[in-house]
Amino acid sequence: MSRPLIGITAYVEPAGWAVWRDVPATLVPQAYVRAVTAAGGRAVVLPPDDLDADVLGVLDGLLLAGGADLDPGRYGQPADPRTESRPDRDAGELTLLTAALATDLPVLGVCRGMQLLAVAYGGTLHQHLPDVVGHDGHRPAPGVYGAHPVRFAAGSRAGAVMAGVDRVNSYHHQAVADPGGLTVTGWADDGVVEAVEDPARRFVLGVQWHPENDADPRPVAALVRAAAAGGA
Ligand SMILES: NCCCC(=O)O
Repeated sequence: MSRPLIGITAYVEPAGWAVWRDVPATLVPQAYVRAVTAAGGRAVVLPPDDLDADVLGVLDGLLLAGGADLDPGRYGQPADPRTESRPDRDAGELTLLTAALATDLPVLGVCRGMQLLAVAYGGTLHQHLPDVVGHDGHRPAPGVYGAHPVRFAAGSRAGAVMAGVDRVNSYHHQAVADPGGLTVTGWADDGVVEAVEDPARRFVLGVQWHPENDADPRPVAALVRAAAAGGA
């Protein structure tokens, strides 16, 4: 196969370049693109306002990128005032993900992407994690990453992908509460869900940390391998 095409979900944000300021732009952090490219894939940016099942026909894999909170209405809860949702992404991404699961396309969810996976599988989220764990170590301050120990279930996909790794970065204030139909296969030392997967599918993996920011972004490389091999 030639380089597998990996669709990366994007968001619209005001951007600045040259003399221009606050111009709405479709944005994917370059770290995702770099991680896909370094693993031998070809990155395809997926604008949030133009997502439907048709685009999946040209893709070999789907990377659900991080970002803002999901609308809690998506998992049947009223919004906590500290929830920072951006519903403009939710509808299209859920449509795309549902179609990807129906065709067994390899999927990796990162941070928000993992939370989206859990909600798509019927799960729920903790809307403000410090209320649950009693500390803010998973997002110490705006723009400041934390890090913490992690462990993975023996025999799991996450465990195989992350073999030998016992610490991950962290930047989130929400987390998976109920994984729905997914299996939890990774935990932080305080019990926060760090990885979920669907063992019944070719490759469905969600990670709460940001592998795209690591020197060795193994989950992204695993997605590209699965996409290249038709899911192996
Ligand atoms: N909820 C969106 C992903 C990041 C966070 O939990 O803060």
